[in-house]
Amino acid sequence: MKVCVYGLGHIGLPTALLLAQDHAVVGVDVDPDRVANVREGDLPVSEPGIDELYAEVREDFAVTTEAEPADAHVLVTPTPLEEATDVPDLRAVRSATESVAEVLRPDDLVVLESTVPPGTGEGLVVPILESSGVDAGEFSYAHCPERAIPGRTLVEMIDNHRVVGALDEASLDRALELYTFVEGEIHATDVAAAEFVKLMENTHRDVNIALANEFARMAEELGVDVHEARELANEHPRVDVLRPGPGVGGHCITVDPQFLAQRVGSDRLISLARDVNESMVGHTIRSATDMLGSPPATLTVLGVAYKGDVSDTRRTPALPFVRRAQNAGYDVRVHDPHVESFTVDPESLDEAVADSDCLAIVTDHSEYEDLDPTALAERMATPQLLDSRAVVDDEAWRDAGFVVRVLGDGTC
Ligand SMILES: NC(=O)C1=CN([C@@H]2O[C@H](COP(=O)(O)OP(=O)(O)OC[C@H]3O[C@@H](n4cnc5c(N)ncnc54)[C@H](O)[C@@H]3O)[C@@H](O)[C@H]2O)C=CC1
Ligand SMILES: CC(=O)N[C@@H]1[C@@H](OP(=O)(O)OP(=O)(O)OC[C@H]2O[C@@H](n3ccc(=O)[nH]c3=O)[C@H](O)[C@@H]2O)O[C@H](C(=O)O)[C@@H](O)[C@@H]1O
Repeated sequence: MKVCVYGLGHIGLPTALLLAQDHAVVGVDVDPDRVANVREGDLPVSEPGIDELYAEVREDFAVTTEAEPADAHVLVTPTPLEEATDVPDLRAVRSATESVAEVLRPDDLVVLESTVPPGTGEGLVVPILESSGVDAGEFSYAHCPERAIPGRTLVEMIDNHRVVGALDEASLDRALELYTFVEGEIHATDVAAAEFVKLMENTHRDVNIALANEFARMAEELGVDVHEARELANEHPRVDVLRPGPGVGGHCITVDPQFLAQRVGSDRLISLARDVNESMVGHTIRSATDMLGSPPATLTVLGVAYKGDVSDTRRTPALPFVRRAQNAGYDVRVHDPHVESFTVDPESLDEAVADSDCLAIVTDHSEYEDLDPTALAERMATPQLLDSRAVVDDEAWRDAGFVVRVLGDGTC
C-alpha cells in the first residue's frame, strides 16, 4: 500500500524506513531542510543500523513537505510540553491531522503513533479528520504508540510487542496490514486504552527512578553505599530497583507522566516522583560545589546527552547542571563525544580537563568507563571526581590520586 509518514524525527524516520521494506512510503515533514537532508541521505537521526536501512529502501522511499493522498497516513509528530505553560503542546498533531484531512478518502487508514494525553484520538484527531467530509467508519483510525528506546530504536521497533488501539474491527485489520515489519506480538484494544497504556509505561519508569533517587539520598545520609545495596536488593526475585542519577532527562519520561497527571484530579504520586527527579540536579550540583569550594575554580562536565551513548540533549539534566555551576561562579567546561553541535563548550577531552579542579560525570557514556585516571590526574590542577552515574572503578581512581565522590555511595 502507499503510506505517508508525517514527521521525520527520531521515531518517524526509522518507522518510515521500516515501513518502506514492504510498502511505498512518502515521508512528509514541515521542515524543508530536514526533507532536503533526508533526500540526500544525510539523516538527522543517529541510531545503529539506520544508514544501512536507508540504503536498502531508498528506492521505495520518497520525501516531501506536503501531504499526499495515500492508503495509510501515519502521524509521528512531536508532543512536547509547551515551555511557557507546561501544558501538552498538541499543535503539531493538530496541524499534521489537518494536512491529512485535506487529502483523506474513504477507506484510508490513519494511525497516530505520537504519545498523547488520554482522549486525544477520539476527542481531537478523529473530529479533525471528519471535517474532511469523510466519516469515521468510512476511514479507519488507530492509535499505535511507539515504545522503542533510543539507542536501540530499530531493534525494538521490530521486536517489541505493540499495542494497537483501534476504532473498530476494520481499523484493526488495516493496522495489521500496515505493521508487517513488527515481529513482536500485536495486542488489540480500544483507542483510549492504548493512549493510557503508553503513559502508564513511562510513568511507571519515572516513579521507579524517583524511588531509586530517594534511596540514594537516604543512603548518603545513612552512610550506606546505595549501589551495593541495590545489587543485593535486586537479588530478590520480585525487586528491581533502578539506577539513581543526577536527574531524569529526555523528552518522554520527563513529559509523559504530566500528560496523565494534568488530565485527572486524583494524581499525587506521579507529581511527587517528578519533583524528586527534578531535585536531583540541585543535589548533584551541591556535591560538586562542596568539592570545589569557593570560586574561582574550574569544573569539567563529562556528558551533556540526556543518557549514555545517545546524542539527544532534550531536557537533559546536564544543561541545568552546567548553568547552575556557572551561576555559582565556576568556570565550566563541557565534553561529550556524542554531541558535536552542543554549544556550551564543545572541547576535546584533553582541553576540557587541562588544569581543571573537578570532573563531574553527568552522562553515563560508555567512553567514560574506560578513562585513564592516572593520565587525567597529571593534566588537572586538582584531581577530583564526582561520579553521579557510578560508572567508574572508584578505587582505581583513588589509587591514581583522585578524591572521588560517587552519588549515593555514602561519601557525598
Ligand atoms: N524519541 C523517542 O524516543 C520516542 C518518541 N515517542 C513519541 O513520538 C513522537 C515524535 O517524537 P520524536 O520523533 O522524538 O520527535 P522529533 O522532534 O525527533 O521529530 C518530529 C518531526 O516532526 C516534524 N513535524 C512537526 N510538525 C509537523 C507537521 N505538522 N507535519 C509533518 N511533520 C511535522 C518536525 O519537523 C520533526 O522533523 C512524540 O509524540 C514522542 O513523544 C515515542 C517513543 C519514543
Ligand atoms: C518505559 C520505557 O522504558 N520507556 C522508554 C523511554 O525511553 P528513554 O530513553 O526516555 O528512557 P530511559 O532510558 O529510562 O531514560 C530516561 C532518563 O532516565 C534516566 N535513568 C534511566 C534509568 C535508570 O535506572 N535511571 C535513570 O536515571 C536516564 O539517564 C535518562 O535521563 O521512553 C521512550 C518514549 O516514550 O519516548 C520509550 O519508547 C522507551 O521504551
